[in-house]
Amino acid sequence: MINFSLQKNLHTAAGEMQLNVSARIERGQFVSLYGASGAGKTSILRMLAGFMKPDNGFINVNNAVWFNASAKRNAEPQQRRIGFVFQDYALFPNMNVRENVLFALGRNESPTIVDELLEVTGLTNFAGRKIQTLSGGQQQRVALARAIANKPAILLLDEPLSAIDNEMRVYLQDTLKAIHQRYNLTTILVSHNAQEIIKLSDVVIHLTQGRFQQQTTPALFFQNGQEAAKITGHIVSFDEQGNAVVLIENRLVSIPVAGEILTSNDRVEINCSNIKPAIPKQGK
Ligand SMILES: Nc1ncnc2c1ncn2[C@@H]1O[C@H](COP(=O)(O)OP(=O)(O)OP(=O)(O)O)[C@@H](O)[C@H]1O
Repeated sequence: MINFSLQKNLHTAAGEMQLNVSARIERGQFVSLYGASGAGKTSILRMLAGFMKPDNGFINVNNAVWFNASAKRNAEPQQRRIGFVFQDYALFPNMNVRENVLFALGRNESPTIVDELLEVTGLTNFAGRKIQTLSGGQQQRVALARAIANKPAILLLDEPLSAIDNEMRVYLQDTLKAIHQRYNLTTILVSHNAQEIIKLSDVVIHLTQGRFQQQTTPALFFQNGQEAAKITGHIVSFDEQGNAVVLIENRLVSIPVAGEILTSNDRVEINCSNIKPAIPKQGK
């Protein structure tokens, strides 16, 4: 179990911001940190990892004290059992895939785990390939395999999939989930993506301005008190009935206009509670 209380004065563009958060995370949980840009999500991960020193507070992980301000205890990052994946994780470009994962292995670990990790992340056929020859999605799979090679007590993921195209993103979400379950990891993911959070996490923590507002299940968080889903588009023209013809992605959709004065080229938001959407299955 992870139990932490962290206080840190952050210097933001808008001035000082006092980050003050506490949480208990059960072993095996998948937790997502959700919040606006600048709310302090990355800072929390960096404090857990030992890359940023809190002003006050404590971090206890499975009976070990990683940080305690009053006891002046501050374990080095390498003493903390963490795996970290960033949006742009720095892999060693001159090493191949297998060597990159092998490099992260603890001294007493058997290299057979590397083959297992390459298999779980779908990289077996890429084992001998140099990093530069891989796509962004494949590189993130290497980063993931590397982050868990050392059997971390916590896997910290800072928007690892945000730079990846949609199809690969869905595939990587499945890989992440499989890895989390297979290695019984405790995972903390920073994400702005509701679909990703709902798919992956047991718990979502909402952070605004350095404070935890809510810790709940994704289903409750994204339903309760949330507005109806909205999609955006641009008005292209108006049809004979006076409906706005709106370009939504690559489709033209005719939508009744309710009173407001709108003209062509206006960017509009379509509130989905006002239309009756059909939801034919598109596949997985
Ligand atoms: N070492 C530091 N000391 C003081 N303030 C810092 C430090 N590092 C970052 N900050 C500030 O803390 C604020 C919060 O940044 P942080 O990266 O944690 O937010 P975030 O929620 O992860 O945002 P984003 O979603 O844009 O990545 C920023 O304004 C940043 O400038």
